[in-house]
Amino acid sequence: MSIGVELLKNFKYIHNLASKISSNSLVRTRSILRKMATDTIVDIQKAELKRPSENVGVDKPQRRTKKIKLRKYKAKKVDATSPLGVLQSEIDALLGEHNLSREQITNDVIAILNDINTQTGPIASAYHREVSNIPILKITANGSGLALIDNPVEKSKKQVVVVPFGLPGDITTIKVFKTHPHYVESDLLEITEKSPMRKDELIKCRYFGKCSGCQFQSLSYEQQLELKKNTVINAYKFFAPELVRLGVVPEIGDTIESPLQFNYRTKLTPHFDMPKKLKQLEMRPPLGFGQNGRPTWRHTDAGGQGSILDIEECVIGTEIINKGMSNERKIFETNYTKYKKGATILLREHTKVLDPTQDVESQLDEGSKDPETGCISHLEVELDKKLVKTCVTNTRQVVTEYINGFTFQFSAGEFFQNNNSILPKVTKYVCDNLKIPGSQSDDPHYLVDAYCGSGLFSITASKGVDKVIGVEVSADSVSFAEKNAKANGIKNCKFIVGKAEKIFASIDTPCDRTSVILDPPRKGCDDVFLKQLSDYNPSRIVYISCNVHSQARDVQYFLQKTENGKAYKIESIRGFDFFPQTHHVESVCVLTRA
Ligand SMILES: C[S@@+](CC[C@H](N)C(=O)[O-])C[C@H]1O[C@@H](n2cnc3c(N)ncnc32)[C@H](O)[C@@H]1O
Repeated sequence: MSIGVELLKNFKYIHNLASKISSNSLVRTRSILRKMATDTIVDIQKAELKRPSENVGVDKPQRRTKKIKLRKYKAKKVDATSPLGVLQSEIDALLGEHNLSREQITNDVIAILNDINTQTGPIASAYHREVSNIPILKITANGSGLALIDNPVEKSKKQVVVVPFGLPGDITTIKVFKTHPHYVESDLLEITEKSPMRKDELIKCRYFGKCSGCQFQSLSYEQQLELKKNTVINAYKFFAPELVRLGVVPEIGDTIESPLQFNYRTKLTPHFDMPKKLKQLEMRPPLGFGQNGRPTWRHTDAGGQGSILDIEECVIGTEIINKGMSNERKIFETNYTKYKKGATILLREHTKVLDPTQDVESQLDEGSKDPETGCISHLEVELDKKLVKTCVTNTRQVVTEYINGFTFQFSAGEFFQNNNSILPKVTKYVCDNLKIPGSQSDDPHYLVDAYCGSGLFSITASKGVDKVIGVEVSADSVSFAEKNAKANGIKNCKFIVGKAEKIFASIDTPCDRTSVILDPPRKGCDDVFLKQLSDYNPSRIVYISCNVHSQARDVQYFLQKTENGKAYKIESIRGFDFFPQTHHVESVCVLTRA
């Protein structure tokens, strides 16, 4: 019989023995036996590691023995600029500050995986425990606290713990509930001493502290902007270290604030899950947003305890979006049995200019209806024109937004920026930074808008330039970009459907007179595009990004790894706060060719 099988038998025997001991007086004996069981499973694992090519239990048996296979930990591949990849960089930075190596914080995940029960077995129970007096040391780009705690099994080691809603300076009680090789996840149970940053009186939402949507409601707005600036600084440290070392990354600018800090989000997507094994829902499931673990620090029952919280109101959603949410929830009360699987409900704000001579109801487009009255819910707004807002729920319906005097239409389900209060500032900033230094007003100037969507930047930057050419992979967005240019009386914009690099086959404008806008999705630009951009060698580049980490990586690649990249200088980098109360930051980096 193999060592593995023998050890595993020992483990089960000792563990069973430990479970049978229930009297209080024997608690210590039980814990000793449990410790023995734990040590045994560690031995099993070591035995397995020493014999990598053999399966435990495959030795020729004298008699039939049950084949026992140890479970192996399979690490998922993560993109370095994804939230999990960024966390690794943040953990390494924390270790550097505390003189710790990765080895000193590595967790024995294989032992947990092979525990008698991965939730309640002795090893899992040793790891997944409550700990008190834990000071939060840092805050991650994802808005969670980071702390160091003792490893419960290997006493010489530490663990890095992620504590959602924890702020640097908080002293906390946490419950560790999941172990990864280099960190553990935890729930914030209690804050025993508050961080000086913490201003819980600012919290407006009763779901805050549980809902995964917001992380920053307990911070002043100035503090939120400061943290976002720090995220931009760290992103360049982690993903453009060579540029930082060479001193070519300028001082990061202050984060530009959003005019609205609540009630700004023009799109929300509440959702619900279908419990496994059910063919039809027997009770209305929670409809709302995901819960971030099972925290109790605010001791609130709001939204329930499921992985999806039942949410009635979202304080960052606009008023009409909240009205739409209320309508759709009432409808869901009666029609949830019709769903065969979980679903997401789209809520998207739509704005229409009213003809003041006609009655409002007759001018309303399709939108979310109040089930009690059967009428389309709407909100009249008086700006320079009389406007009406409705909430669209059909992904294919056309939605309208007005920005800086321009009209934009797009399919409700397609991409469009979600905070229209900040768009006048952003579009002006982009426009101002596209100008070629030293050029006269009558010098020709051309724009390329890569990843142009339905034409937001092409159209808002089109005045005063000779020609704009936009490229976008979504044919639907391109057809709206063309319609939007026409509706705004703009004749100098041309749009093409395709991957961003396709633009280089169509550009006929002189590179010295051309500025390029980049606004890629979270994953950033690919090397093929960046190489071709460098070959084209434009005069200026304004790179807008919702993931500053992939932006920093791309900027370093462009400057250091492409043919003409070295000729560029980073002129400025700063964040824009598209999503107050959350950890998100949009970053704008301006590059100019020397
Ligand atoms: C962040 S959005 C920006 C859209 C637009 N600039 C705006 O602000 O409304 C990114 C856009 O890139 C498009 N996209 C994604 N991958 C692309 C690719 N490889 N080439 C061109 N466009 C792409 C998406 O469809 C999306 O519209």
